[in-house]
Amino acid sequence: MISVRAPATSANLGSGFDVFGVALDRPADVVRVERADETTIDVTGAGAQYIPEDPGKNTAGVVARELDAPAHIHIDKGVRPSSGLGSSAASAAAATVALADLYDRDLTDEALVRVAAEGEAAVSGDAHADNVAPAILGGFTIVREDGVECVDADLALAVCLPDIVVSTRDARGVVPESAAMADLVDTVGSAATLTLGMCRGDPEQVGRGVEEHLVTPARAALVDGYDAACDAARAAGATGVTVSGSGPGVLAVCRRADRKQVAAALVDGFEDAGVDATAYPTEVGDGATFV
Ligand SMILES: Nc1ncnc2c1ncn2[C@@H]1O[C@H](COP(=O)(O)OP(=O)(O)O)[C@@H](O)[C@H]1O
Ligand SMILES: N[C@@H](CCOP(=O)(O)O)C(=O)O
Repeated sequence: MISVRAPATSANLGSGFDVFGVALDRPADVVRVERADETTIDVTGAGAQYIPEDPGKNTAGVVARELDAPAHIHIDKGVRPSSGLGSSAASAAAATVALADLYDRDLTDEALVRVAAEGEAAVSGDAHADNVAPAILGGFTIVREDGVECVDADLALAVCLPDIVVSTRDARGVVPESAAMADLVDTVGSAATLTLGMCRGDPEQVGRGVEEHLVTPARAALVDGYDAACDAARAAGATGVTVSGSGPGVLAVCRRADRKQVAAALVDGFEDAGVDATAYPTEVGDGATFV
């Protein structure tokens, strides 16, 4: 029997839609696999009642099919589904690493990421790899058609989960189909600044680099209280705030000393707008690990 823990992740980071992602220090899914003649799945933990146990509809089951690695798969969910924290990706990533090991498949990091992304495609409609890459590799990741880059970044964060449900599939439907050149120039500038900041461990640069005016405003419109939460977080010291993944989660970049007050301010901002929320301080963390 093999057990693997894979963390929650925050994708996009504003300026890197479908490209950037970070592994979060917590929470995480734990996936346990045992060889079987055919794949079966059971799920416990956060939001388990909303997660299909049909292997064709569960990201971990799709991964088992892609790897031709039938197994009994137990998923203990730490990452709440439809939160914008890569819940479906955490299971896909952990299942990929666990099943590759169980069946002695010698896959490169990049191949592991591609397999896990097929699991994501089954639920979001697109094989976007910006959650599964950091869930497997850890740190800050950059995903492109031709490969995956990973930086072992040191960065403090605060994450807030408003009591709203937004599915990734629905949130992909509001992304604009085209963009003006001025907006593209602005986004490239932010993405470059963010990447430098990740390499330097500089929260000011990363905070400036999450600013983006193409995808984020469309996503933010699905999250009641988003503007109030951002204003409160910035007033408490956040260097940048954006939608986490497809939302409704919100990610704030901050200096280490400010993490707790920024998390509290995000909750206060949502509550002032009449939306219940929870938040916690965290940081960029590791990828999938055997447990
Ligand atoms: N193993 C899994 N873990 C979480 N969600 C899953 C899993 N397999 C399938 N799903 C489905 O994926 C959807 C959640 O994924 P998504 O909307 O991308 O949320 P998140 O942003 O948390 O990843 C839900 O409809 C859920 O039922
Ligand atoms: N790039 C994707 C990321 C979705 O992240 P999730 O955590 O909401 O699943 C997108 O923005 O659609």
